[in-house]
Amino acid sequence: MDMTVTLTTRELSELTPDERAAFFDRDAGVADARAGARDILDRVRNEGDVALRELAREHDDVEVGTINVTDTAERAYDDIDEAVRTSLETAAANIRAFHQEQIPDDWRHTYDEDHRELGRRFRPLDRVGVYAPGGTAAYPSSVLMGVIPAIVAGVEHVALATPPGDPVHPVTRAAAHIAGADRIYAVGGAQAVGALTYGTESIDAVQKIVGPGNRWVTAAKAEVRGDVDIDFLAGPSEVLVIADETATPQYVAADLLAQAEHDPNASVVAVTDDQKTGEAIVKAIETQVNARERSDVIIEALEQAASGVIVTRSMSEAIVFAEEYAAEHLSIQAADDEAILDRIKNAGSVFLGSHTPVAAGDYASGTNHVLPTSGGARQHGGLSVDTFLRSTTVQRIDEIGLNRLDKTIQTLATAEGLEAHAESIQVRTGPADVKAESESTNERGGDADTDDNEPKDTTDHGVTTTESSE
Ligand SMILES: NC(=O)c1ccc[n+]([C@@H]2O[C@H](COP(=O)([O-])OP(=O)(O)OC[C@H]3O[C@@H](n4cnc5c(N)ncnc54)[C@H](O)[C@@H]3O)[C@@H](O)[C@H]2O)c1
Ligand SMILES: N[C@H](CO)Cc1c[nH]c[nH+]1
Ligand SMILES: [Zn+2]
Repeated sequence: MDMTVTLTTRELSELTPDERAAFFDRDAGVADARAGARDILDRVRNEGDVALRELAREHDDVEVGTINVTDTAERAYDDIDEAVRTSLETAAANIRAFHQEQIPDDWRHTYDEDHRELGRRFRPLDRVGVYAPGGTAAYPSSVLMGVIPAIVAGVEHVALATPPGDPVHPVTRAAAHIAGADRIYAVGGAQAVGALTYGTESIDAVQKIVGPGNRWVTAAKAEVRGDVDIDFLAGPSEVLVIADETATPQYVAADLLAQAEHDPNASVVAVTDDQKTGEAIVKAIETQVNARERSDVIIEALEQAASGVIVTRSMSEAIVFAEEYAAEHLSIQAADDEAILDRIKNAGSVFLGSHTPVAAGDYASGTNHVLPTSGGARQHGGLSVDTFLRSTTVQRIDEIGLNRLDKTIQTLATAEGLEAHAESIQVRTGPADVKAESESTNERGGDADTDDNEPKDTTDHGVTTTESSE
């Protein structure tokens, strides 16, 4: 039976403050899932595998046998449909190529005529956990998006957790084999986040958990933040399309319905400066929605307070709305797309033009689809190679370089009342009456001359121009 969707365009200028807040402060039901997620995390922490099996029974309706299903991945790869295998491999190659360009080089630069050398080096984390969803749909694409950047970064142990299914979906296991995960655990939801954080008999704890999920997975990631590192909150999907009168309403509608089918808590918005385009988008949604297999989920998502077709008085107003919304996916289907992009800072991933559907990035163009939701794009980008690296600074200073910084360091250490810091310099540079001098400098409010039998700080207190070695 066809379901109806009650949708009309809404004028931005006529939204009440509460209606505006529903768009900008959206949380997709995550706050309400926090207490339930906390209970699940406690059970996993206290009871390990026993809790994982009980929770699979309660929330996935599955009797889990072996939790670690790693040794079934290669067989799944061999057995899946050939076209699916080829498509996974094409997508994996594109994702790998895009992420390989993100590997940063270690660097050293010299300063102070080569007397001070500073640098930065990048090393991968040792053990990470990737969550790939698998509740109401299978997500082998999320396996590729989470595992491949970790492998490209050089992470040695990459564990994958995904709902048990009955068994774990074979395409998901095949994707794990292609991407290079070295462990696959049949555990989903908040319990997967708990197991990767605290460890159980079957699951080793990791240093960092990444990946998307529904509101329980997202709530659990928010809860464990103090105990393990996470990427960011990548909850129920979102898209915001900026459309002008040149947009094709059927394309805009199709992009909204695609993201809406992920989750009843998904948020999908079109914002346009053209009333007629807005009305045509609403009509296209109504026409398309009942033809979609997951129309029930789509309709619930369309009815979220953070979803809708919004008409603005100008393109500037539409851009300001999009900035404040900070969507996971921002699609710009307008004549001046690059000019609009220039005015956007807050978006997880941007799709320019009518022939760049969000689904291209979801699967196969090569960019990452694990992206911040609920306004997280105001602070974060999406998953990348950087997510799996730690950076360390390195320095070497020679005797002349230290003498040049001597006065600056000792003066600042003295100003902070940290005498041992000053002494750790002076023990190397020899007594220079720096304290007495700096005190008299402070009193006079000017620079004191230094006793220059060694090259002291003659160069603006050690702040000199860079001589890059690159
Ligand atoms: N932001 C992103 O980057 C991104 C990317 C891909 C997918 N997603 C999102 O991932 C989600 C996938 O959702 P899904 O549900 O299909 O899979 P999922 O794996 O995220 O969630 C399934 C798990 O939820 C748990 N669960 C279900 N009902 C529960 C309840 N009442 N209480 C406690 N736990 C419960 C179960 O343990 C189950 O294993 C969607 O919201 C989709 O939009 C987001
Ligand atoms: N749109 C999702 C990110 O919000 C990613 C995805 C996976 N499969 C299909 N789509
Ligand atoms: Zn999608």
